Amino acid sequence: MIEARNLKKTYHTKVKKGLFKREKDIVEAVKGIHLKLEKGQIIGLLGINGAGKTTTIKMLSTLIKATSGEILVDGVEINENPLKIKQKVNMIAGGERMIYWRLTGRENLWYYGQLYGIPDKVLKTRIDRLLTLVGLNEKQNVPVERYSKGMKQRLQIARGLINDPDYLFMDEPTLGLDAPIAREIRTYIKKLAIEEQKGILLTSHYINEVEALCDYIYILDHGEVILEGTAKTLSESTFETKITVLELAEMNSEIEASMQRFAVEENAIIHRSPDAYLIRFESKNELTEALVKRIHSENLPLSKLYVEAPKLEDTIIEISRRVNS
Ligand SMILES: Nc1ncnc2c1ncn2[C@@H]1O[C@H](COP(=O)(O)OP(=O)(O)OP(=O)(O)O)[C@@H](O)[C@H]1O
Repeated sequence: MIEARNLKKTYHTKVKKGLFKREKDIVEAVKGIHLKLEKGQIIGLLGINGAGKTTTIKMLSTLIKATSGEILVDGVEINENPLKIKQKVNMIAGGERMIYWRLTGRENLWYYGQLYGIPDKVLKTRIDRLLTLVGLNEKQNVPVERYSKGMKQRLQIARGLINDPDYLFMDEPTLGLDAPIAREIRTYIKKLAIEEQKGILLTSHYINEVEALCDYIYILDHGEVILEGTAKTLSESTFETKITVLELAEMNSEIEASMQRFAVEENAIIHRSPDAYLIRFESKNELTEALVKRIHSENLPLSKLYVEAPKLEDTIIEISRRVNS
């Protein structure tokens, strides 16, 4: 397990003031984050304002040092044995950085493998396996400049796995990719967690991606975790009302009037949908039980009845609205 405790990062920079003057600037990018990542789990970092996601990922993957706080990798503090930790983690950035265009896919992987000092024989077998895993076997000897965007990103994934890390940090892994390619990359990410038992932490601007992939989500704002949980618990803690959806096989003015009365009795608001057979009731509590009783007593033609979970996107929009107001 990776555990970050009270992690902080302050950048000290100089900013130009006028033509010759430079002033010191201090940015508290991360202000005391706690998080946990287990093997086989995918967790997401979602940011609101100047959130500090990339800075957090860079600290966790040993690219930069934290100003204070602790990072424990399988119980070992990251600064105690940095070389050993580097074998256990790796980072994949979105976009097209960190791969050499003139080299072939195999040559890129060979180069990075050598940087890790992996013995030739082990490296050869590992590269074969990784090229198969990311579906690049047939294109392994083609220069990367002839790869499509999706192929380059799959090569990035293979590169991130070259040291056979237990934990993988992915910063915007589908940035700039078309929807079908992004979906393909998401499939690989899921596969890495489920089949390879990698612990994966990812950041993404695409909320739907985080919702589809992540078992647990941390929401960052100005360098702090302001909320955490699963997509479901985050929405439950954000919205005070529940939406119960009723779909009937037919609708007429009598049924409509009955549903209006029901809403008044239950203190619910009715949201009509363009689909005339579907009614959404917004209320403090779920109304499924009360609706089942009403449907039975009035012998209404029920088609579907369920509680609608808000999309993570709605939850984030609501959280951002509150944070910024
Ligand atoms: N090397 C640096 N020097 C100074 N300030 C930095 C540096 N890197 C990041 N920052 C600042 O730290 C804050 C957090 O940046 P960071 O890149 O970690 O956020 P982020 O959540 O990844 O943002 P984004 O979603 O825009 O990529 C920002 O205010 C940023 O300007």
